[in-house]
Amino acid sequence: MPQSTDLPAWRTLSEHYKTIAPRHMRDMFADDPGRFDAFSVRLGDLLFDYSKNRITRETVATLIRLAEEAGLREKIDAMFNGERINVTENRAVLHVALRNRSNRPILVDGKDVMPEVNRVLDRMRRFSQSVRTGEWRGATGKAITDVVNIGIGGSDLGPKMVVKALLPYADPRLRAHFVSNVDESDLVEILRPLNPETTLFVVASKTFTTQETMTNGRSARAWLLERIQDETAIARHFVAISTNRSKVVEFGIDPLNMFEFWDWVGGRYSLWSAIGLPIALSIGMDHFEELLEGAHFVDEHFRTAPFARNIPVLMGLLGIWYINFFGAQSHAVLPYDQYLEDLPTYLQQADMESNGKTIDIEGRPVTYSTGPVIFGQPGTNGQHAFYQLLHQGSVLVPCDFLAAAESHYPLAEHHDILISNFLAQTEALMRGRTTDEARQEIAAENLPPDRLEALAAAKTFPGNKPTNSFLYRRLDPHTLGMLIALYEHKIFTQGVVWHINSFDQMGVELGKKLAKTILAELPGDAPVTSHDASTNGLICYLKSLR
Ligand SMILES: O=P(O)(O)OC[C@H]1O[C@](O)(CO)[C@@H](O)[C@@H]1O
Repeated sequence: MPQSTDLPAWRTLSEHYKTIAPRHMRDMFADDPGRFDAFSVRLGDLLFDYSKNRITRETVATLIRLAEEAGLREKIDAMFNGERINVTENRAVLHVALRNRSNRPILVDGKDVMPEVNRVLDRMRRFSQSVRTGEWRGATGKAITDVVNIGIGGSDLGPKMVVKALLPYADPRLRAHFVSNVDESDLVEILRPLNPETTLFVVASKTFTTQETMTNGRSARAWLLERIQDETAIARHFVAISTNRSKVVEFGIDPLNMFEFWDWVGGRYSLWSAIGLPIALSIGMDHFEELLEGAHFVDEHFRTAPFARNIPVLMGLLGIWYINFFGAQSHAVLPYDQYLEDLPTYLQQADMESNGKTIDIEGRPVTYSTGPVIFGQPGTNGQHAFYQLLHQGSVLVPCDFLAAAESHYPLAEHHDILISNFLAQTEALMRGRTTDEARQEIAAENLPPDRLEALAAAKTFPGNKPTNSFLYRRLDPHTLGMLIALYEHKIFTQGVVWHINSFDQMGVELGKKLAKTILAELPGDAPVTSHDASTNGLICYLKSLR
């Protein structure tokens, strides 16, 4: 397979870029009254408007050719058909099976995975119902009031983001908490107000070997046993979610209290599996299944819609346009929806752990940029923090804006103010403000000419900054499932065009390994000399402080 840069469409895009780079989106809108209709897609209630991008119809057509030449159609089919597309780990990639509400058989090595998927969903339903109704009792006979999920990365970020996003659907009698950091402050602060008799721990780890999760899990168990001095209490207060049964047993959790998933579920794609148990506990299994349905709806769209109307494909290709032709290195996710506060953090792992790679699928170093730095926070907060750089900084940051038409809790003018800011920001980023317009705005101030010119220059906004807008009716479980799946498939699309394996994460291993060596060196006063001078110096100084 040639490198992506050798594909004919890539070369065409390099030439095409030269004709687009000097053009301003203001003019593109002025020249083409059909721009919004041409560059927006409706999917259910969701509108994806990508007209505020530095593109023409020719750009989109050529980007689609690039996807075709990169074999995206075949790769989508390979994923949905259970082929082992995670080549370094020799695994299928089937988070789509977890939300396959059609129940169409999906085979891995000739075996349909759907019966197993449905069996675990049934177990999640029964368990979450029994906890939510109070039928499940703690060791001293009391109903559960607090669920503490102990996990990290994909075993934390997805459920945490979704639980927060769907708080309006949560049972207020059952509070969900998330402990991830091995820094004891995380666990200590969360446990401080909790009553062990009414607390349920969910230890979530695909591998059940992750240092942070195992350490937190052991400390949580000690906390419980210090207060309820009865080993049998573990069975009423600890459940495990994992692919690794023997490690769960070794940890001391009854396999009857284990919810399993499979090696074909990547950690950062696992919230749809038993890893979503805290979600089901919080919002109930019916709502959890609506989340799955939303994702399945997008899966079908991704699998079947022509690329020109395929939202995740377009999202991915637009990202490639900016990263590989305009030199963008970051991408902002800006939800004008407080419930999506954790979405940017969730997408940091989903995107950066998937596409932060420089070796292609055939083991060759890539000669082009790949995954961007993902960041963001809810509007309007971000406006008062980092938007200055988005508008007038020296780097190009493509942005996604997301908002619901309706609030869960309408309150005076709040929602309209929020939405007006969403719309104003995308308009301002696109239009900018010319120096002439800036001059006119300050003309009344009667400044001396040199001051006026300097101020007008400072108040000039170049504009021409690309944004995608996502508008939906309200953030319900179905819509949230759709949004997450759109981003998952965007990441997939980009990985295919970049010809990298989006489904391993070798880059996290070296640090883990070195930390083990250093951990053994930390006790005692003996000077450490086995590392570079900086690492030795830091270890020795740390020892001197203790
Ligand atoms: O679920 P586990 O096995 O504890 O892994 C947690 C996280 O650690 C990672 O492997 C990275 O260190 C992620 O990919 C994963 O989501």
